[in-house]
Amino acid sequence: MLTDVRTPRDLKKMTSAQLAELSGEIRSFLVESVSRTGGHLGPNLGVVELTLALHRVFDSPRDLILWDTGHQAYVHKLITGRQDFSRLRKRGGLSGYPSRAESECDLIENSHASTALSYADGLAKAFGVRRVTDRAVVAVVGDGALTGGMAWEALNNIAAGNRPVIIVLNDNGRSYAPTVGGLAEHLTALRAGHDRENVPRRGRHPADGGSPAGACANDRPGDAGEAPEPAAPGGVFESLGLAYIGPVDGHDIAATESALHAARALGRSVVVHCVTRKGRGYRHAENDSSDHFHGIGVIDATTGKATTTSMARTWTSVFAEEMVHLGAERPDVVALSAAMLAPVGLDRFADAYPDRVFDVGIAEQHAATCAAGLAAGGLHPVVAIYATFLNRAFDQLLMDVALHRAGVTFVLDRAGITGDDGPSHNGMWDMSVLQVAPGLRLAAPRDAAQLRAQLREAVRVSDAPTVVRFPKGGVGADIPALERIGGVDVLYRTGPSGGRRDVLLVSVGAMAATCAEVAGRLAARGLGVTLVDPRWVKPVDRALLHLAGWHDLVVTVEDGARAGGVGAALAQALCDAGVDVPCRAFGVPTAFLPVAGRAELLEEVGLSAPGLEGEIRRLLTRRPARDRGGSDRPPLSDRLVIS
Ligand SMILES: Cc1ncc(C[n+]2csc(CCOP(=O)(O)OP(=O)(O)O)c2C)c(N)n1
Ligand SMILES: CC(=O)[C@@H](O)[C@H](O)COP(=O)(O)O
Ligand SMILES: [Mg+2]
Repeated sequence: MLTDVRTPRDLKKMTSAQLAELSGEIRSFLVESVSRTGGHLGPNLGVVELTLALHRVFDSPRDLILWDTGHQAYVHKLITGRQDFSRLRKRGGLSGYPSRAESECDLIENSHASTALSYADGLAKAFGVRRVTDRAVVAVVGDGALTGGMAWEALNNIAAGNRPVIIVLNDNGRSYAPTVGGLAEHLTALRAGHDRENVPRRGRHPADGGSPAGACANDRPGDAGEAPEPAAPGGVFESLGLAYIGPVDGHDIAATESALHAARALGRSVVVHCVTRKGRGYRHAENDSSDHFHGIGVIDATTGKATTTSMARTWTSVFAEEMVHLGAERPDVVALSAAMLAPVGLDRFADAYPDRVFDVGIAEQHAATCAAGLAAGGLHPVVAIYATFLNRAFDQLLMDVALHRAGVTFVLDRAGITGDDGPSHNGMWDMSVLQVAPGLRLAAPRDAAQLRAQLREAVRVSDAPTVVRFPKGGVGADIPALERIGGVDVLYRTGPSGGRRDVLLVSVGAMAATCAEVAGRLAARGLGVTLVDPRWVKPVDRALLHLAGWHDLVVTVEDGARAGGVGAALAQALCDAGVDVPCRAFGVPTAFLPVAGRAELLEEVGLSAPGLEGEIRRLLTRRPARDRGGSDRPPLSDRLVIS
């Protein structure tokens, strides 16, 4: 049946029996395909019936169906003409998120959560201004995404707007883990309100085997606390002025369709509260206690087990381990996560110090300013988030942390190119945007030993924000230093000692392994190379300025935006110091990168060893003739002040 579905219109003539059969086929397809490619299996298994109901009631693309975060749009793709999932999240294959290039049924490509309601408010307003009255605006938002502040900014406006927005709340009680906070409790009460007779003792969300009438998603199993008072029907949503329909069993197509038809007929903004189960229909996902297979790698579909159990250390695991040690030594160190405790490696710290870890929900802005509060309260907070998600908390970092000289440490995992999660997931902007934060210190460790060391150095700073950033995935062998000059580690040098050398190769963070290979290649061609790792890339270390004066060319290599990045800051510092040496920064271009693997993209943007070697040799052939034997030390202004 699935292959016969070419467009959503093909759904409209199906009987309920056919729809049930189609749901089963889709689930089998998702399990078989996503277990081969990896991807967001759990979230998509949870929206099979909901998606079919949406596309039977509304006419996409005429009616707009928006997916918040977008990781749960696989079923939407299957029924809008995209059924080749063989290269999901790979170059040339389907993106793991909606993509306008793939279909006119897609709109939001940004995988950052909590944005769909703002898009919907804007679209509704636009239809109002243009007097468009025959196109529905529908936004699907998860309970997790609803913990994001932007969602409430949008709700505030939608409630006051005069054009209807249909908000489909996909409430599976989880982000990765059970969704936290007052909202999760409120949604439980709303679910409980659905069935007043047997409001359950504080049990678990249906996703975790609790009763369907609704139980507290984030209770520990067996917690026999007081049953939540059922909320007034509609709860906070009706209090805001929105209509409320539900809670509805989001796995019952007929019931969901009926709720959606009612919502459409209302002619005003409404929340349709659908209760679903992440991982529904695949027992390994449903029974998975950590995240219900939120995002998986390649697994054996029969056993649900990963097919490759790589024992290699990951950057995240090194951070996780060091945090536990720090927690023992520093009782003032606390940790914050934005609904990603395990993915960022704070789960072990949470197990060891449950009272010193705070999951704030998908709320990075709140995390940053809450951390400023924690610092003002005498603690040293470590905010662990993915680098790309720091973008939305930049003002809080700048004004609530840096302006107040608060000792907050931001640990940015997935920094640099991540690749398969698409353009909005690359952690490529942090080292550029953070350059303008006065007093902020930015570390980019090159290996596990430096991650441990620099994390410790960071949490020792109590009067300024510190940032430690590292990429996704495995971390290689430690790269020892020959010596340390100032704060700069010299990793490799060849060519005449005491005299000028051809190139100072400044490696930023995890690019050290690549740069070591480049240095070796250049040396093999008889070029004089000094390879250094500045460790703390902001502020610029004065030792770099001294070293630069002894080389014909300064090259910086960073897995981050080239524009305004570390290389740009170094070039500016050299210029300010009157050190006249040609500079070249290699980094990620100012572009949204296509979906592809990290290694593929690094090569494509010129950050692979062969590419770098070729470019550096080309630059050296263009250098002006110099007095190569002179021992003239470069003038170095002693007026140099580095912010
Ligand atoms: C701003 C932001 N922070 C964190 C994430 C990482 N993330 C992706 S999906 C997800 C959980 C989303 O939960 P929910 O909205 O309930 O959707 P579900 O997966 O349950 O369908 C998170 C935290 C993100 N995409 N955007
Ligand atoms: C949708 C989202 O933001 C996350 O689930 C992301 O896909 C996780 O990426 P990692 O696989 O790098 O943890
Ligand atoms: Mg959820």
